[in-house]
Amino acid sequence: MKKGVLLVNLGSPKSTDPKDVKEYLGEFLMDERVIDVPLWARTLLVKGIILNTRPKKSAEAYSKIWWDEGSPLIVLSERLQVKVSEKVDVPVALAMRYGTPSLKEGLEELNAKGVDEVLILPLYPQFAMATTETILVLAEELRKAHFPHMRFSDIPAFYNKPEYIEVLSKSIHEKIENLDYEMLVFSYHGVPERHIRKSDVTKSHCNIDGSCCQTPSQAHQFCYRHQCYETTRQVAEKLNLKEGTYFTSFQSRLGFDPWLQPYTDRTIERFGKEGIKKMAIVTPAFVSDCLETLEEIAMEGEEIFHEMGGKEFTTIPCLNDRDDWAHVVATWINDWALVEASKTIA
Ligand SMILES: C=CC1=C(C)c2cc3[nH]c(cc4nc(cc5[nH]c(cc1n2)c(C)c5CCC(=O)O)C(CCC(=O)O)=C4C)c(C)c3C=C
Ligand SMILES: [Fe+2]
Ligand SMILES: [Fe+2]
Repeated sequence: MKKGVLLVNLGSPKSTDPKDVKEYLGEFLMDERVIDVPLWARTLLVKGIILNTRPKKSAEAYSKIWWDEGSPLIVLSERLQVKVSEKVDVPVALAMRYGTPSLKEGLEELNAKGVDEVLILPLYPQFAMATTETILVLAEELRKAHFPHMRFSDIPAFYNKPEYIEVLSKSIHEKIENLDYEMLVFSYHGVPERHIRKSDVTKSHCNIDGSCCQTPSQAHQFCYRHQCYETTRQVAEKLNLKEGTYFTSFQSRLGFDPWLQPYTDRTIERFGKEGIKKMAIVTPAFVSDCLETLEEIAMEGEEIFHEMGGKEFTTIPCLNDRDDWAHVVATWINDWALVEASKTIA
């Protein structure tokens, strides 16, 4: 069998034209693992309400962060793919869950190179139904329909892998000289609380009550909230951060259901009001900088902080195509290729 790798990220609109943003949001939000309500309700909500109002607002936000080469998320993912490819001996393709290059195109690219054993690597440190799970489910559907000869395996959420924690910690340390700040906020993308309960394999552990995520459980293999807090805890340990100088919050909520709290915008506001002057913010749910980090945090977040009297607001870049991060991803791929090769020999 010939091995190959598919890196998968979320995706972006083709351009900042509201029509392209509408097409992208339509595909994204009609995913039953993103807006997880019955089809009729999702159709009503997405096509009847959200797509009539949001694309214009989102297109304006995208225009503020768009690069000459295109969407930052896609350009940065491509740069990572190039660097990783240089460090491994197997073909590495890149795909997006929504928009292009699609998952099907990514698999076709590998197929054309004779690959029939694929490692799927979702570029999300923490597991979520709306990210990792939807990628793996769609990949399996595509395999059955178009690539039945292929065999898939995947790299699970790497929120607590020492080498990931090491690089993330280093990226923070490099950006904040001498770790000189008053409050470091770890801001993760939010999900509706309902998603956490749905992913609970024990069906009884996740009460989202403040203590469940600290109580060992099988549920944590798929608990986004636990995994976010664990990433924060491990980075804080690595950097020797003092209790009370760092905080975890959740950003980018949509709609009226309860999402994971505390919310990042209110957190920034609160710390500003409480007299924090030097704040830093890191966004570990994103491997590549994107709308949610470059606009929502670096622009909107900073504005909120200054309005509340804050002075210095430092946004820590995502891992993007850092050499040490590309090295870590390449190591995971090489380790996988080695194990699979030894299985073949055995
Ligand atoms: C409505 C539900 C949404 C869920 C659940 C959700 C989960 C989720 N998303 C990311 C990562 C990204 N989301 C991005 C943009 C974005 N997300 C939603 C909605 C949900 N996300 C919307 C409507 C949008 C579009 C922008 C907007 O209109 O505000 C992005 C940025 C993409 C880009 O092109 O830059 C990322 C990345 C994670 C990790 C996650 C669950 C853990
Ligand atoms: Fe999102
Ligand atoms: Fe939990």
